[in-house]
Amino acid sequence: SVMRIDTISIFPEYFAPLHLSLIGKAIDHGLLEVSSHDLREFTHDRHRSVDDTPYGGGAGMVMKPEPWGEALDSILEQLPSPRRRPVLVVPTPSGRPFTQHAAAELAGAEHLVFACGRYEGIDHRVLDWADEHFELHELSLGDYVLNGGEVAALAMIEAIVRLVPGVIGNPDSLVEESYSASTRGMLEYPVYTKPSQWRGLEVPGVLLSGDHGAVDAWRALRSREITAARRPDLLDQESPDRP
Ligand SMILES: COc1cccc(Cn2ccc3ccc(-c4cc(N)[nH]n4)cc32)c1
Repeated sequence: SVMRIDTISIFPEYFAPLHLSLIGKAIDHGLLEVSSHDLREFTHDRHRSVDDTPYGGGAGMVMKPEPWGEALDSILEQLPSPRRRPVLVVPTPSGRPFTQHAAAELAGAEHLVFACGRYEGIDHRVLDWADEHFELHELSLGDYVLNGGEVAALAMIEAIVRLVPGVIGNPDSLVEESYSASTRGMLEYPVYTKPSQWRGLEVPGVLLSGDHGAVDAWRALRSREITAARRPDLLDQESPDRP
């Protein structure tokens, strides 16, 4: 089944890179449809204004609700009926953390819409209205502040789309990853390839031994060491994936 992704932003060109590499191939193979929409196309004044001063005062500007309402209406009108509610992802610093778990959850959606804000955010009534017409997810990429939602949306889209069957060339790499690292499991072990000697540096002997049991043990040990050193918080969680 084809996954459809719509992005809405005042900088739609941010999403041109999605047509490169893996995601580009998925689009070419008809597995994925990506459309980027310019929010200013839903303004009608001479200055095509999308922002105004915040009620209650404070620095910066807030994105006006009207253009967002018209942009989201336009997405809903273009849906084949009868339609399941599309998913609306709104990147925001105040969102629920976007994790591998969230990516897997969203990878099952048929239609994803990303509303990318700028300025100090979007008038909250847009989210209140959207909650009635979409399956709304306010998501944070991490504990740092970006200037807008576009970079967060790009990262989320890549994390989601690579989980869609058929998009990634080698499905095995996903299975391994889902059990050993980068999810709520552990951090990835170090990887090596030819040449076995490079600038006087060797590849760990066990990896050349052909002893798969020893290799698995070495990798599990390295993952645990690295996780303990860099992400002790991941070790505390009891998870069925980790014996
Ligand atoms: C809303 O509160 C804000 C406070 C200060 C600046 C901004 C800028 N900004 C506008 C829209 C927007 C969307 C997402 C993000 C974002 C997400 C993550 N994880 N970091 N930053 C930042 C955004 C917003």
